[in-house]
Amino acid sequence: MRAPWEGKARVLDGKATASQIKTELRERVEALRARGVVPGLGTILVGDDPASHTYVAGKHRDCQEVGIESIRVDLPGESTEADILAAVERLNTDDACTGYIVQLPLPNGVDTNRILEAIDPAKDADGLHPMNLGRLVLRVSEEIDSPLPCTPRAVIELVERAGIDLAGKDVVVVGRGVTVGRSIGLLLTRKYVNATVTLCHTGTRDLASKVRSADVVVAATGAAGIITPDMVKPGAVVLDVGVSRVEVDGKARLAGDVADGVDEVALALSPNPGGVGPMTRALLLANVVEAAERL
Ligand SMILES: Nc1nc2c(c(=O)[nH]1)N[C@@H](CN(C=O)c1ccc(C(=O)N[C@@H](CCC(=O)O)C(=O)O)cc1)CN2
Repeated sequence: MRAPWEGKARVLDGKATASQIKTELRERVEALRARGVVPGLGTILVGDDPASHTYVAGKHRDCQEVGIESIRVDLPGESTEADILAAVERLNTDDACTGYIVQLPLPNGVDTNRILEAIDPAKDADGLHPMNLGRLVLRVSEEIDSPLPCTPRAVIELVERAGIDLAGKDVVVVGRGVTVGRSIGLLLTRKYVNATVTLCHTGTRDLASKVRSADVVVAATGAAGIITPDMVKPGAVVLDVGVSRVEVDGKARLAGDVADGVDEVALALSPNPGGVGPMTRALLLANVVEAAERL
């Protein structure tokens, strides 16, 4: 008899799910506008990294799609920490901006934590201000009425909206970056999700056996193809979050952390691109709408 996961993994379609979330948000934005609240997303982009420019342009397009106003602040690559802090202060005090992000990474030499700490926590659309991360640490079972980090939220929404229950599951997270790895465990272990989490990183001994023990794998390292089919338990759910640029036949292309062939072993797999990325963008909009609803 065939096991239920034999054959190709089910695709966790981030584009389709994000589009559904945006439809829901459009209605909430209309309701906000009807009571005189106009949500506005601000972005601060420093320098001319082409990928960052693409991501920021995408955020403004998304805003237009759901009826959120957008405010764009672009600073030259030579900007000092003081210049960036001044832009942060401008958005902190701009009433038209109800939430905003500072696009990462910032240029070398700029203290990213200092910039993130200067953001008004109530306007922190990325959920990366220490006060908002701290609330996530402190509130295990209560409602959290402050912004949550977008990519961890995106992973959970993508899995749950596919009807996959995370309660009681063993989740192995690979990668300890601030935007995903370090915070996703806090969300997954909250009482309403109730998963058990192991956080692995470059210092982890025998990564393969840790990953092989997982019901759910969240791969967020940025090392192309690090998760190979032999490392995945048959029937596991795999979220491919990390992105890197690789060269294939002399052409640059995006690659995820998950190697070819994992779709032959996993029960469900998020593609990359087309999985967690579009969901992250949709959950950023959700953070903006929720912040405006709290006004
Ligand atoms: N302030 C922040 N900076 C950065 C974040 C973040 O969440 N907040 N995350 C990344 C970049 N990022 C959003 O800013 C982001 C990257 C990629 C995608 C996405 O949808 N990717 C597509 C593929 C895109 C392509 O083809 O080029 C996909 O996965 O399908 C969304 C958001 C670092 N900085």
